[in-house]
Amino acid sequence: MATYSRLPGSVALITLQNPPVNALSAAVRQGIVDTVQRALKDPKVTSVVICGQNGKFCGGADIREFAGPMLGPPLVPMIHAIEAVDKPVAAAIEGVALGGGLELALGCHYRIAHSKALLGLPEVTLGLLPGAGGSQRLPRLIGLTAALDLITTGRQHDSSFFSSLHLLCVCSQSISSVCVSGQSLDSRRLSTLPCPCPPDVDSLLDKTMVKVRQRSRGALAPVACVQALMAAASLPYTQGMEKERDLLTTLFNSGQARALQYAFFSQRVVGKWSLPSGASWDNSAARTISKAAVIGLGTMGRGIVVALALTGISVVAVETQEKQLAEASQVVPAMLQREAGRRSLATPPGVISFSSNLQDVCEVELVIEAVFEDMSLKLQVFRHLTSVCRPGTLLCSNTSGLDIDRLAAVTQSPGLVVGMHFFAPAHVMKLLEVVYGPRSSPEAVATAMQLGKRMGKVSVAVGNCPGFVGNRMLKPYLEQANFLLEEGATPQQVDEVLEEFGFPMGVFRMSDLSGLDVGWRIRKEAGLTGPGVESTRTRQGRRYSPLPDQVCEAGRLGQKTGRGWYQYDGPGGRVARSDHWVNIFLEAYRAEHGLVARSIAPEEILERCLYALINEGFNILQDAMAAGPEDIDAIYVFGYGWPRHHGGPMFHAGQVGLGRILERLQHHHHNHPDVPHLKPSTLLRRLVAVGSPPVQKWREFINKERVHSQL
Ligand SMILES: CCCCCCC[C@H](O)CC(=O)SCCNC(=O)CCNC(=O)[C@H](O)C(C)(C)COP(=O)([O-])OP(=O)([O-])OC[C@H]1O[C@@H](n2cnc3c(N)ncnc32)[C@H](O)[C@@H]1OP(=O)([O-])[O-]
Repeated sequence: MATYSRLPGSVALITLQNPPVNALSAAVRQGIVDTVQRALKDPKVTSVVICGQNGKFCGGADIREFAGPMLGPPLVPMIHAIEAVDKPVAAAIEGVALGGGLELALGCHYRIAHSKALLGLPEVTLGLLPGAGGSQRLPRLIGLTAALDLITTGRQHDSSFFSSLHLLCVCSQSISSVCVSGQSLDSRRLSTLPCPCPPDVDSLLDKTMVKVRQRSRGALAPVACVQALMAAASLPYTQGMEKERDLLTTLFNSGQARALQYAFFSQRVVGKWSLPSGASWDNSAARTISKAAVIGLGTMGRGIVVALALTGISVVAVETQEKQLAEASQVVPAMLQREAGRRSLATPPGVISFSSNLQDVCEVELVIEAVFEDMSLKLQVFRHLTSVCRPGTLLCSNTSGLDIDRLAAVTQSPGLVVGMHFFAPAHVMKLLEVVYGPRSSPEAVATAMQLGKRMGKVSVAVGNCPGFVGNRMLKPYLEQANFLLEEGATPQQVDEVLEEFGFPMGVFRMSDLSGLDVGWRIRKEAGLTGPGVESTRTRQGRRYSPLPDQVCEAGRLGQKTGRGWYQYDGPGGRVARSDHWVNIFLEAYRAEHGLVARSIAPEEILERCLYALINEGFNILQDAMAAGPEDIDAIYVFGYGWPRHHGGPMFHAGQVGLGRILERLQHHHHNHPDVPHLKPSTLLRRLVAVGSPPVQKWREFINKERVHSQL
């Protein structure tokens, strides 16, 4: 709703009320229409101010209403009517003015904002475009070039940025009242202004279109945003609005908008974690950490030090190898400065001290171990830590898949051990898997989740199983990609199909970037390869592809050696080119194993890679290693490059249709009975049996099935 009051004098104050962000629900829109009418009818009122309750102007259209029928007054005519009135209307912006909220402010004749307010048009991140006149009014006010950048990225900025674009005036005190004088409003109606364009407008639009297509392959909304801005640049306002409406309708009806809105809500759902034990924010107190230590200053350790220091935590950075320590003490401060600059922080808030002595961690409240991915080494570090740290220190491991409980078992307080699995580069990547073992205390989980939040991460609580959630699902995906090579595909073919789907990099390009030796080491540790292991295509009772091991044995470890599944311009090269060696190698391999290459359709490549991964997601839900499908989807969107406009693997399964996924898995499993990952999970079968409920209902279904021991 919206409330109406008369300030002393002649100003009417309209306050939007819809906690927590005063989104423009049907009731709020109705409230605005009614209160504006009242202000117009009151002869004592000479000007109107619109503000939001609780220090927040407006978070935009109410996203929760998008799924239902359109009720209440529509936004576009409402904003148009405000712009048309003959009493001056000002938007007084505190907190946020996002999406429809900023569009409402653009319909007002004046805008004044608190210096800390955050503004932007993030619709593109929800699969939409600013559809309440924003794509037409904003460029008329700040020019086409700046509007293109803001609208196609959805980037949010503070009010000083917008004041430099003459979008608003900034004030540093709380906005309680604003006075607007009785000047002519003609020039204040943005819809009547021309759109300032640079001389090379066509080339600007073409370049932006190429850029947005490259940045998010297959995404519809960024392309529609550019098209709407083309209309703003070339058409009168009314025709531009028609174009905006048509484009918005197309986007609204697309599966992509539904996927992106689901991704918005799932990010919020995972923040409200709960464990099978019943532990959650509600009953678990997090400790506030001010001093932490990081053990091991390789790539991951360095990034974690920077991520902690950026939150203002004092960090002891420990590395026992002198050469590595010397290098890190040069590189880490530079990384910190760079990242602080990128985040517009004048000085990095945290203090870092470097040490080669594990004893120096004795005063900290939390330690993150980030040494080499080797269980015996990690056990050694944890034994040492438990003897030197103060009692009560939280001990965390950055392992990407090893058993947290084994690490906990060698400490004096197993309840204080959790996994904090960061993703490289750790100071940039948004995802953090917080791994709870059977003995991890709710307090330890809450503290790790809280720390992740402070670092700006999307933190997801996951159970302790090999590979946790992300890497456990990655295994069948990688496995299928290798089997496809055995059967006749090339690395480029597989990568192209996955990139066409929307992944920034296909599986082989990605493996080359990460380093092929990472998986090789894990497979050696698991006894799957190495000296004495016979080079067959069956290992430990299931189908196995020795292809990636053989590529490593040939000294091809990916980008770092200049060769892997592709060739590069030299060690550290970034541009992947197909390599004749790989084709010869694959032919020889197939001949050795009596395999006849066949032509494989893109649909089969996509299905086998994605459905094997999705099937493992169902197994994870069944095993209660993730609380719900939203957790898995957030992990894949924020940590594994899953295209956000496909929502996440579990959401995608729902969109494809669970029946179809089941049928295709059955088909592929029939053709490959020695590949257990293709055997449809019980949960998937159960969901299909009850009529394939929407993804939002799975959590409830799983909990019920568990109570009745059906899973
Ligand atoms: C035919 C129709 C024509 C339409 C015309 C198009 C109009 C327009 O162009 C489209 C839009 O405006 S699209 C919209 C464009 N706007 C955006 O994209 C802004 C999206 N919002 C944000 O970016 C962030 O929430 C804020 C920065 C506002 C606050 O961040 P923070 O302080 O970290 O807090 P937090 O944890 O993030 O959220 C707190 C709670 O608020 C909830 N909620 C939030 N916004 C909501 C909304 N608009 N709605 C509903 N709910 C919204 C959120 O779910 C959460 O609920 P929970 O139940 O407690 O979990």
